[in-house]
Amino acid sequence: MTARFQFQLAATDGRARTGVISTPRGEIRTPAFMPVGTAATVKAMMPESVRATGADILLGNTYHLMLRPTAERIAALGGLHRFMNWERPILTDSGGFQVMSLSGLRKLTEEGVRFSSHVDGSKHMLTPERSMEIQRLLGSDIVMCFDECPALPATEAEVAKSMQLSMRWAQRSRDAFGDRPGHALFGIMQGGVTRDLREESAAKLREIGFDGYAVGGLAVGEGQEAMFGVLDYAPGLLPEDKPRYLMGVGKPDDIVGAVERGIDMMDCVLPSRSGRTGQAWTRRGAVNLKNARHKDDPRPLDEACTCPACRNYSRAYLHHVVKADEIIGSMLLTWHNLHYYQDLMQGLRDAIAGQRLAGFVADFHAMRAAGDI
Ligand SMILES: CO[C@@H]1O[C@H](CNc2nc3cc4c(=O)[nH]c(N)nc4cc3[nH]2)[C@H]2OC(C)(C)O[C@@H]12
Ligand SMILES: [Zn+2]
Repeated sequence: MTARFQFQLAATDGRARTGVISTPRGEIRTPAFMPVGTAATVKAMMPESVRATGADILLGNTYHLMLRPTAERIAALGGLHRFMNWERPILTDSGGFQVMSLSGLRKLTEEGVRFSSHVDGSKHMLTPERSMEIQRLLGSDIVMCFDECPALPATEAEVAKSMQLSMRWAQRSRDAFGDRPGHALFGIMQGGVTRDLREESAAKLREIGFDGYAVGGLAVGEGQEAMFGVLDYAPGLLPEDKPRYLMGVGKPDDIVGAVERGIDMMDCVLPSRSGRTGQAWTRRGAVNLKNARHKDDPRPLDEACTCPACRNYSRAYLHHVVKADEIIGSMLLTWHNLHYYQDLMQGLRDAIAGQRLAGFVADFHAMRAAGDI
């Protein structure tokens, strides 16, 4: 077990890469998908079940945990890993994005963001320094810089101003993080969909120097075409020997396209959130278990899937428990969706290692076009 954080590239295929991130709490196989465990739980899943789906790392959120139960309480109880019974790596987002997307009344200044809690309306302040302190109290293995993700629509001038603030906050995050062997600090590239702003942001982050680099400011409603347009050049602006993390992505076809373009890590609420609404993601496309067509269907959701939902239950049963809003419906569909996402990542890793990514991607799209799901 290494006491350090290091990224070892194993193979490439075109711009895609596969490798391993070694951390004191275990290894992360890349390309990696991180299930989202916002409030110290991956909703509807026991931690051992999350591990059984194939996840090496999960995501936590500074914003939610600082409000409830507070970072100080989690630290006093032994840190986030002990608190939620997940001893493998955890990456925590830094809070700024969630403030902008979730909190009420907020005031943005050079210092940071003042906001009121969406939980109880209490007043809070997040700064780069406070975000670093919270993520240290949580004990997360991969810490994200405190940044600002501009809401769309935004003019290029607004995106530039926001990106430059985020770069000043990146320096403050780096300074406040200090020297923490075995823990990593990731910078976050901003710049919207404007190439020269993305280039300015990447240059600044490389000058400061980080253990990994995220592409932020995407998956905020710009659409897949615009997102891929940025990913056609943005990952290449980042150091080749460090992990590249695309935040908040995404649907299965977003993930495949991002890996083809050189992304190593992703996270998204989609598989877990949609599992709770009766939506299953399969290799043949999306299946809505609320649809009456499943009422008498004795077949499994996907006969090729080895997850508990597909091994032990029929579509008719899944339809029944989803329609009846039974808790097991969320459990089984969340498990299946996370299992499918991890199967997709394993397929991508194997294809890159075998120099056959183009064929894998062609089969991926052909399966979804075939219909009959
Ligand atoms: C499909 O899920 C919806 O889309 C959002 C995911 N998209 C996303 N883009 C992100 C960008 C950043 C960023 O620039 N910086 C930091 N620090 N974190 C970020 C986190 C991000 N997540 C989810 O967020 C909501 C809840 C709005 O809907 C979900
Ligand atoms: Zn399954």
